Parts: sequence; C-alpha cells; structure tokens
Amino acid sequence: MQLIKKAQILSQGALVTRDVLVDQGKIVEVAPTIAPKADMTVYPAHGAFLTPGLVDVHVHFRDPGYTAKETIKTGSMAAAAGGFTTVLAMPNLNPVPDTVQRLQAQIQRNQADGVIHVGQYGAISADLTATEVADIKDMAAAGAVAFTNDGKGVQTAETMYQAMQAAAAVNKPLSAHLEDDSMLHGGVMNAGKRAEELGLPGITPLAESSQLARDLVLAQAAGVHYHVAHISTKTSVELVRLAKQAGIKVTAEVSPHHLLLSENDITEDNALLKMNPPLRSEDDRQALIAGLLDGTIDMIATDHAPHTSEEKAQSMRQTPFGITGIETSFALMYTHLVQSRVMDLATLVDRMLVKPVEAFNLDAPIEIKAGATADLALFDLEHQAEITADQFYSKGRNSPFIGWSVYGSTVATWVAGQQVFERN
Ligand SMILES: NC(=O)N[C@@H](CC(=O)O)C(=O)O
Ligand SMILES: [Zn+2]
Ligand SMILES: [Zn+2]
Repeated sequence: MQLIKKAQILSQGALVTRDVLVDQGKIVEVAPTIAPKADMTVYPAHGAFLTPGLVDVHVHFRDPGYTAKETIKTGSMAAAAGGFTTVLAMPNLNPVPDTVQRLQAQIQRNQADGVIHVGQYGAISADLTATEVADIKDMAAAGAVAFTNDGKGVQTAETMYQAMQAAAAVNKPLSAHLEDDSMLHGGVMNAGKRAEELGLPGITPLAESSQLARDLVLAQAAGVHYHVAHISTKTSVELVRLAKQAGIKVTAEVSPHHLLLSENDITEDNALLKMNPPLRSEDDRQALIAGLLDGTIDMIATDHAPHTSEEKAQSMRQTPFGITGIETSFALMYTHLVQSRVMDLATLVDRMLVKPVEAFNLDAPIEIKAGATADLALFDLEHQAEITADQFYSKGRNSPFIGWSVYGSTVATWVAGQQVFERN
C-alpha cells in the first residue's frame, strides 16, 4: 500500500489537504489524515496538487513509420512527464491504421510500449486520403476510440457524410482536421499582414472555417458526435457556438499554442512557430480563450507533433508542420490561465480531464475518491521552473516554449498505482 501524504486535491472547486491511500491499483481511502502503518510506503506530497491523471485526446507518437521523431515509448514517457495518464493517438502513421488488422496491431503496440494508457484513433479512409470510407464498423468493434484523418482534411462532403453515418452507427466520435486543400496555396503561416511582411505564403482562416460550416450541416443530418480538432479561428468558434445552440452534437479542442501565441509572435522565419493550423491573429486568439471559458470549446488538447531537429532546422517554407506540447501543457496552462486569473484551477482541470473523458467516453478516473483507479498526477504549483529541452522525454525538441518560466511542473505520475514518472 502507498500513502500519499499531504496532497492538495480539488473538492467542490476548492483545494483541500488530504492523505490518499492506494492499494492494488485503486484509491482505497481519502481523508484529512491517515496514520501510516507498517505495510504502507509513504510518499510525501508536501502540499503539491494531486489530480487524476490528465487526458489528451490529440497526440502524435509516430510509431511505426517515423520513429526518428518519436516512439510509443518516448511519447508515452513524455506524456507521463506532463502529468497525462491517458492519451489518444493519431493515425498518421506508416502503416496507417485504416483496416481492422492494422488497427489491432496498433492497439497491441500501444499497449505493449506505452507507459500510460494510449487509445487509438482509426482512419476515416485508406491512407488518410481515399475517398472511399474505411471499415469504421469493424474498427470500432476492434477497439478504435474514435475516427479521424488528422493530418489531412476530408476533402469531399460525400466521404465526410458517409464516415459520419458510419461513426454514428457505432456511437463513436469523429474528429475533424479542418483544411480545404483548394485554399492552401502552399501557405506556411496565417495569411495576413505579418505573412506579407515576412514574405511568406499565407493560409487563410477560411480553409478551416468553410469546411467546418460544411461539416456541421452534415453532422446534424448524420446525428454523429462531431469533434473539431485544433480549432483556431474566431469564425470557427462562432460556428461551434451556434451549432451547440442548434442542438448539434459537437465538441471542440484547442491547443495550448493557439491559446498562448498568435501570428504577432512570428517576428522572423522560425520553424518552431510553424504548425497546422497556423498561429492566427490576436483577435482569433482572444476568441479561442473566450470560447474555452464559456464552454463553446470543451477541452484543451496538445496536438503533440514531434519532428527531428534536422527537419526543424529548416526554413518555414520547408520544415514540416507541428510542435511538441505534451510535456509543457499543464504548466503553461496553469501559469497563463490560472495564475493570471483567466480561469480557476477547477475549470482548467475540467478542460484537461473531465471534458475529454466525458466527450470521448473514456474509462479514466475524474475524481480523487475511494474506489477510483489510481491514475494520478502530482503538480508543484508553488515554484517556478524554466522549460528546457534537455528535460524532455520526447525525442522532439521542437517547442517554441523552451526558455519560458512556468509554475506547475509535474512532480510524479502514477498509472494504476504504479509510479511511471518522478521529477529529478
Ligand atoms: N499539427 C501539425 O502541425 N502537425 C501534425 C498533423 C496535424 O495535427 O494536422 C503532425 O502530424 O505533425
Ligand atoms: Zn490536424
Ligand atoms: Zn494532430
């Protein structure tokens, strides 16, 4: 048995000090104080913040196919280091999990190599690009958590509509990477004044929001749970808000980088600021924060997208889209949303744990209470620490947040009572 001593936990929105006793993978007692006994090992939490492990519904672990960027092992260790105990992994792998057989193999790999729970998205269509819809029914039966072609937009309404109908029939969410290829024109950052100043080709926000408008109409007809991946524009937030009011089953995620950075932060050609969708305008950023606050945007997801240092040493014109995020997400969000009083801690935990679990119907604990699985994360809210690349477990070093000073670094992480991370 393990006794976590003097942790702060959330209870009805407020922090209270508690001792938490864990046995055989479960929390067995939570009390203001529990006397240690001979058969208990004591873990002193020193007043750090204990929560059920966080959940990230959007990560790229690159394995198989691109293991120079990341592996399931390194990606899941990075997730543990970020305080996450459940993540959902994207299917832009090689091979793509677009058949029952490939999906089953992927689920087995995730289980074998993951140090935390790694759920798997199945592809919407073969190789993420085919117009014919994949075998969503049987992939759902084989354990796909949800479906997406993330990395690519679904270009035709007919493919999207069929995929939505198939996902609705098996009661699984369909997550959309919104990107109309006909509007991209080789863009590498948000279209606008800043792109013009830098002489870089721009991506219009319409490439995202026009496809979202299409999809919301289709989602209403299909009755699917439709999820918007990495929402980035003000118009998209407005569309989701209207769709929710109209009773359409839609949820949305926003990434930490779209909440914290805008195109104004791109002052030179910088590969660490190239991701898809691109950093948008300050007006868009403010709309994302407002949407997250009022619940239009349900959750925060990192879109952890590791690439090699060689790939990210190039110009924005050549470097691949994507930045890492799973090791820095909580601390950045805690520092810039909670400490700066945009939202309270309970709301942040709602957006990084409760909403992801509820929306994706996951089997993960959302409360520190007796009987719950001991998937736990402990965060130090009191001390500041600098984000440095050499502390990363991810193979990816492509984070624009290196050098930022944050509160809320992870102290320890447990999965079913087993400790999988301890801060050095
Ligand atoms: N977000 C990104 O910029 N890149 C992602 C793909 C994606 O999420 O669309 C990747 O796989 O690298
Ligand atoms: Zn995407
Ligand atoms: Zn992604």
